[in-house]
Amino acid sequence: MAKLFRAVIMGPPGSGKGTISERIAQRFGLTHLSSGDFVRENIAANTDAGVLAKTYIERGLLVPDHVMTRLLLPRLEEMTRHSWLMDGFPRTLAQAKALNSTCDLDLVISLNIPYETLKDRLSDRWIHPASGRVYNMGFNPPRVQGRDDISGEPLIHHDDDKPEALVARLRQYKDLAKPIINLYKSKGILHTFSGTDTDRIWPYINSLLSTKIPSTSQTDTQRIPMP
Ligand SMILES: Nc1nc2c(ncn2[C@@H]2O[C@H](COP(=O)(O)OP(=O)(O)O)[C@@H](O)[C@H]2O)c(=O)[nH]1
Ligand SMILES: Nc1ncnc2c1ncn2[C@@H]1O[C@H](COP(=O)(O)OP(=O)(O)O)[C@@H](O)[C@H]1O
Repeated sequence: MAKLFRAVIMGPPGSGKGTISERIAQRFGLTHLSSGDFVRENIAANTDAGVLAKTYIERGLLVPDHVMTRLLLPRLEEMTRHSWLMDGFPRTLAQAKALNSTCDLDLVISLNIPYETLKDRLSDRWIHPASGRVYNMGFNPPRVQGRDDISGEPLIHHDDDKPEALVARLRQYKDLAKPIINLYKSKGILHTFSGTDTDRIWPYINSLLSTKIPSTSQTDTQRIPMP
């Protein structure tokens, strides 16, 4: 069996992690894992961890490290047959250290996007909660306004995507990400991409990954919202 490829994508809210992860999943056949989707699914399924996580998310807080690691790490350990790309985890140094002791990452992508760009994008971000599909009224609008392309269900706008919440979220991201980025830099696996347009950053990510993993046909792709 080919060696598994394990990668993490980091970046502030609105930096395009979800959008780029989907492209990577399609092009290279990696399984796209999203910590946010996973938490939301646990909330919807009323699991113990989901009930606990909800009390934090409702207050606009991160879910505590021990809850996140207990939720995610066993799931990653089960991924013995698929290469994966993790979006949204680790968010703290403690999570990064826990991940480190579970697996060896091959690559970390860090997105560096100007504040004004983030603010504009998020004020226009619409989400289909059940699938995690994201839309942007300018960049990738849904076919029917306000409706998910596949299910036709209504799209929602997160309160914490509003500009007044964004400044605090960004500050928190910067503080928490710094030591994680330094850790991955020291391991020699960090690759940073800067810019205002996903379409301009994408070719660089694509060519980097092409040197690391063989591309695959679209039929191999999957997005696994973790159970
Ligand atoms: N205008 C514009 N919107 C983008 C671009 N890349 C992503 N988006 C949109 O910006 C929002 C944030 O992207 P997303 O992938 O959800 O970011 P994440 O929070 O890092 O996962 C979404 O509505 C995307 O559709 C871009 O290059 N230009
Ligand atoms: N790695 C993580 N550590 C702590 N909390 C997390 C993590 N991933 C997701 N969460 C929680 O789930 C929520 C939703 O995550 P996500 O979809 O990544 O959205 P966002 O970062 O845009 O809020 C976060 O706001 C946070 O409360």
